[in-house]
Formats: sequence, C-alpha cells, structure tokens
Amino acid sequence: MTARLIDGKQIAASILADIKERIDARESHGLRRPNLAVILIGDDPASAIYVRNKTEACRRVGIGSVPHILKTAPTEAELLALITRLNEDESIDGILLQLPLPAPLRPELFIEHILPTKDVDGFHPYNMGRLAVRRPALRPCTPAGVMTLLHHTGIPLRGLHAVVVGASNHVGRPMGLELLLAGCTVTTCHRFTNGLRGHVAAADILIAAAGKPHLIPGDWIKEGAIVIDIGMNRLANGHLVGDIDFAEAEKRAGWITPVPGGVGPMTVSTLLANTLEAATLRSAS
Ligand SMILES: Nc1nc(=O)c2c([nH]1)NC[C@@H]1CN(c3ccc(C(=O)N[C@@H](CCC(=O)O)C(=O)O)cc3)C=[N+]21
Repeated sequence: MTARLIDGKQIAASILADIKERIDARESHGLRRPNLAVILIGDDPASAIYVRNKTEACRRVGIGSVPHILKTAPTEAELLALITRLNEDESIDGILLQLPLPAPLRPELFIEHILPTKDVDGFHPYNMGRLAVRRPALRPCTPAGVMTLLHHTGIPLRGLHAVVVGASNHVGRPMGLELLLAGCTVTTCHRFTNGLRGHVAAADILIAAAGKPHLIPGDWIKEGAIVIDIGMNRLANGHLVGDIDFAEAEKRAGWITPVPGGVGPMTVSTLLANTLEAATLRSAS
C-alpha cells in the first residue's frame, strides 16, 4: 500500500479563502474587520519567522494584526500590564502571546491573564477545561487543525483507536481531548511510557507530537493507519522533518501528512478562524 497524502497546505488555503469571504460579508454589514494582537518577546529567529507567517496570513484574509514586538524582555509586571491593556481594548479581538518566552518569564502566568474570550490560542485553562467537559469554546489551534485534517479523510472516527505520542500542555493533551470528543479510544504516550512500539502498532490513528526527529520508525505503523505528524524538527542541514520516518511510514499507512505542508499550515488557519470566531462573539454581545 502507498498512503494517500493529506494535503494540509491546500486544506488550510481553502479555510483561509472561507475566512476571507466571511470577513468580507461582515464588512458589507458594516462590521469592522477582526483584529489580532501579536506579542513577540526577544530575538528568537524561529519565533520571528512564525510571527511573520501569521501576520502575512492575517493580511491575506483581512484580519488586522497589531504587533507588539519587545526586543528586550519586559518585567512580569510590564507584560501583565500590556495584556491588561489589550484585554480592555474593544478593538482587539484576539491576543497571541508567541511562545516560548525567554527565561525567567513564566508562560502560564501570562496565558492565565489573557481574557478567555480573547485567547485565540485556546491555551487558557478555561478554554482547555471547556474542551475537557465537551463544551469547546476557543480550541487549541494545532489539535483543532488536526481534527480538520482527520475529517477531510472522510473516515468515521468513532471507535477508532487513536494513539497520541507526546503529552505537552499545548499540543498532546488537548489532542487527546479532541479525539475523545470525536469518539475515539485514546492512548497518550509520553517520556515515561514503556513499550512505545506496541502502542504505536495498535493505532488506527497515530498522532506524533514529541518533537524528536525520526522517533517513530515507519515499520512500527499498523497497515492502513491514519498517520499525522505534528513534529517539526529543524535539522543541522536546514531540512524540516517530523517525528515519523516518512519514507517508510508512507509504504504502510493508509493516509499520511507530510512535513512541511501538513499540520503546520492548519495551525495558522485555525488561529485565524479562532480570531474571526472571537470577533463574531464580541459583535453579537
Ligand atoms: N502562542 C503560540 N501559538 C502557536 O501556535 C505557536 C507558538 N506560540 N510558538 C511556536 C509554535 C510553532 N507553530 C507553528 C505554526 C505554523 C507552522 C507552519 O506553518 N509550518 C509550515 C512551514 C514551516 C517552515 O518551513 O519553517 C509547514 O509545516 O508546512 C509551524 C509552526 C505555532 N506555534
């Protein structure tokens, strides 16, 4: 078998086109365009590139991006004050605090200070909790983007065994909650898991989110499985690779996402969808 490719780049592009249409329709009803505040701290080159991509995607769909680029790290009090100001600013619909933050800034302190209704990353414990109790509000972007990719295969997800490799706060954990909500039987593997290979081999849906290049050899994968690679590892030669050995996995999987061009673009399109949703909820209240 050769796997069918799940083209995240193309699916994300069609979502962006849909968002643009909805924003144009809002404007024809006299509603202002949504605005996303983006806070970038420090000089991490990868973060700068991500923020540039998000800004460019905003421009394409008609979302205003309001950058707050802080070259030198603020104090905790200063960053809290900036977030308070953005929380209170009626023209701001979404607040994105680009992670990682330079030490010693503690991300959870600031994430919990963002108004849940403006938390377009879906990282606030309120939004994570809403997902946990099956009443999702703003959903974490990467897991929600993965669910969109899974729905695009057309395969009913209920009852499938989904195995998530990685249990991070922002990706692995909410990924498990999304899959549970979709009716999958969910296993979450992490750094203390024994017998990773056995878990991987049992997966109808395999989701790799560990951030370790080639953690999962292709010959571990069950024949016909749906394989989603969230890993994004920049090698010394500049190449971007996932957590799964793609060349081998492709021979066994039924469906597979590439890296790049798989999950990454979906994270961005979901962020913009969340920003539009936050704006819509604001103008309705
Ligand atoms: N508050 C916050 N929210 C985030 O969502 C967030 C964050 N901080 N910090 C960093 C990570 C990483 N992340 C990516 C998003 C898109 C691509 C993406 O579009 N990747 C493309 C190309 C990547 C390339 O070529 O470098 C692809 O996979 O095809 C990658 C990575 C969002 N993050």
